Amino acid sequence: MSVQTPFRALSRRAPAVQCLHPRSQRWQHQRSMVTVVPPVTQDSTSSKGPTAMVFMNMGGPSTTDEVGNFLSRLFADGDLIPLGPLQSYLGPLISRRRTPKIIKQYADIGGGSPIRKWSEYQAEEMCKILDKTNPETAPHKPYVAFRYADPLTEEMYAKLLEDGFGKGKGGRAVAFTQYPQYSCSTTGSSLNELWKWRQRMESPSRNPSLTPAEAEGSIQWSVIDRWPTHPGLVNAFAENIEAKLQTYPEEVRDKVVLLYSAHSLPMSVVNRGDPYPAEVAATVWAVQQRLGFRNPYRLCWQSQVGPSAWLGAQTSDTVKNLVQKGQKDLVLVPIAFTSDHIETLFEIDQEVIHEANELGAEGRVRRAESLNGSPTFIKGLADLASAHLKSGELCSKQMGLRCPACKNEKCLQSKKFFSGQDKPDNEAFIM
Ligand SMILES: C=CC1=C(C)c2cc3[nH]c(cc4nc(cc5[nH]c(cc1n2)c(C)c5CCC(=O)O)C(CCC(=O)O)=C4C)c(C)c3C=C
Ligand code: FES
Ligand SMILES: [Fe+2]
Repeated sequence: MSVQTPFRALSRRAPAVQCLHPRSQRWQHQRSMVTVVPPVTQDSTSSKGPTAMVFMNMGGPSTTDEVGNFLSRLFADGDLIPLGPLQSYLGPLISRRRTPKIIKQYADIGGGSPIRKWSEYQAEEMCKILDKTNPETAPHKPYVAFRYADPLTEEMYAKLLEDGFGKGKGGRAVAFTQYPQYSCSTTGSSLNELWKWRQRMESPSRNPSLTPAEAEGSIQWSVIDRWPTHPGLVNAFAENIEAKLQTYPEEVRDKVVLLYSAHSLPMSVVNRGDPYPAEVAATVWAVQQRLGFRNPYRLCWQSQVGPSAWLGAQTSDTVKNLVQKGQKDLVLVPIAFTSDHIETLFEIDQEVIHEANELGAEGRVRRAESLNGSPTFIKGLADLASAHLKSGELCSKQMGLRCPACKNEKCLQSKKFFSGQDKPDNEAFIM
């Protein structure tokens, strides 16, 4: 069997038909993910490290000065906001118009997004745990790659090469999405970007300055592409919800309505077949199960942008409606993001809850803490990454399927690459 894959350390790859993983750890079962490779046999006497653990996320402006660049990159991303052939003209126009309003929002939450601080902290703490649980791939080195803010994907990639990965030396890197639920507009966009920079920096056809030895020893990538029902995630959410419920008098505690709130998607993306709504619902169900379904709950959607149709019901409408009907005890739970950001600190805390109080909610509409520095969450990240490293899997089985209405050539190419199916004999696997 050919071992000409870009993942040489993981190269004892089974043919595509033999891709189910034999392990029976619970989270792997729940995820029902593919294993494209059998587990790597670890040599107990020597480490296969270092291993780069790359946290991928959208990022946010750390200061108000960065808002303009953040928005211009965001509106230039056709995977997030497809503006067709007019993208390079309309993108800058819309982002420039939007910048003053968004600067004000970041100023109101303390002058910037805390996402970089939290991402760096979570990645570092996770790597410390992995060094203990997975000595065979140690040391684990934390990296952050943001899509629209520093450190950008290209910056992270350059640092990887500078730190001794690739360039003839190979080395293993795990692209670990920090969006628990997969959307082509979020994780898909980050993977497409990572694939683009991998081609530019490590593909001999795109980078003629590479020597054959350097091209041969490129970085071996694998991907953690979704984890909507991982027990570490579910427990961390449940703990924060329980803590918030404790702030209500005992006699009303079980009557508090839990309003899970996720960033919405345009209906055009939903109808394309994007997996995100189903995966968000899976997280909600798993958290509810863990909480014993003691409280009534709903899933609603926030942060719509622009005039097109978005998935509803909107969080702000739902809160207003319930408060007006007399249901004032509500806990909002941001369920699709793992740290605080403008949507929690501004939209929920300063807009939705403020509006509820104006309607007479008397401070009884509250928000569960974001996961941020939760030790349960960070331990969960480490458990997930540990199992991934030991499994030798390249990505989940879901990566083999594109959205039914996807016409994006980048999705096809990057999915082929990350699933190790970019060789002609395996072409049929990506659909
Ligand atoms: C899981 C989370 C997110 C999904 C899905 C998502 C889809 C999505 N977003 C836009 C447009 C914008 N999003 C903006 C900011 C923003 N988006 C998310 C998360 C998801 N977006 C976050 C966490 C943030 C804030 C970052 C931070 O502060 O840390 C913005 C910029 C702000 C604004 O102008 O309102 C836009 C625009 C689309 C179109 C979309 C789905 C296709
Ligand atoms: S848009 Fe979903 S796979 Fe391309
Ligand atoms: Fe967004």
